[in-house]
Amino acid sequence: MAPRKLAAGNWKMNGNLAALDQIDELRAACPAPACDVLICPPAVLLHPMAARAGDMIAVGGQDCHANAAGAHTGDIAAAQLKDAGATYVILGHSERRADHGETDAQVAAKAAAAHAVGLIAIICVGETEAERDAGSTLDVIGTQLAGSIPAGADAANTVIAYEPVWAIGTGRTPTLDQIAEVHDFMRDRLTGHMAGAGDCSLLYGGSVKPGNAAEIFAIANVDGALVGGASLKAADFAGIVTALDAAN
Ligand SMILES: O=C[C@H](O)COP(=O)(O)O
Repeated sequence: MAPRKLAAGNWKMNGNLAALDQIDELRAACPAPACDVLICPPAVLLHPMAARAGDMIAVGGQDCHANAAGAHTGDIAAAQLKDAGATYVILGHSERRADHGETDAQVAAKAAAAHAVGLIAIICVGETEAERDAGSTLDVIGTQLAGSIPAGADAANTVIAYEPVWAIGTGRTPTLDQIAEVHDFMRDRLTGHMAGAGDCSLLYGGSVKPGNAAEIFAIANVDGALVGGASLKAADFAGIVTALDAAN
């Protein structure tokens, strides 16, 4: 087994029922992608999107609760995501870490809950600009990986996304060497944290566009992307899917 190539779109808190037309456009633009294609819409759109997406496009949640069920107003259980048609869930996105104070331990507990119902957890890590400027990027990533990956994680049930916080939605990206350094480090660090670490998909996220996707996908140990803004337009996301299909 080799790492699966994955183009993952995160719609964040964007979109409505009318926006599901983008799914039809994406299917038309990429009728037979070789890579896996995933869209993670707001939770209210999961079920209708799954019904529209067919077999070519997987759908996923953007968060789940660590508990299986119960009195947690406003939260969503992993089993409910699965029931709505999800096969993946994004966990520990920096926006959730910042907006909701999520810790590495909470991310690990959520990932364990996702695994328990058969969802693939996309666990996000990434440094702030201040941390990069301080030269502590790899320390931060190492700490987040060690704390956010639960026991039982393996290459089949877990994807890791490296998203520098300062590159998200800013149009700024790290240099190709900086991305390579972090991805090589993550591949190395995963050994010991999960079974089959060499086969775990490692995504880069942060201002990925059709224009820079090919050079990012050419980097060793970059197995795909977690895409925010460019996933909202089918034509842009299709360009990224096409670039991933063309990558070695
Ligand atoms: O989850 C996606 C990332 O936060 C990247 O967002 P962006 O592509 O808009 O920079």
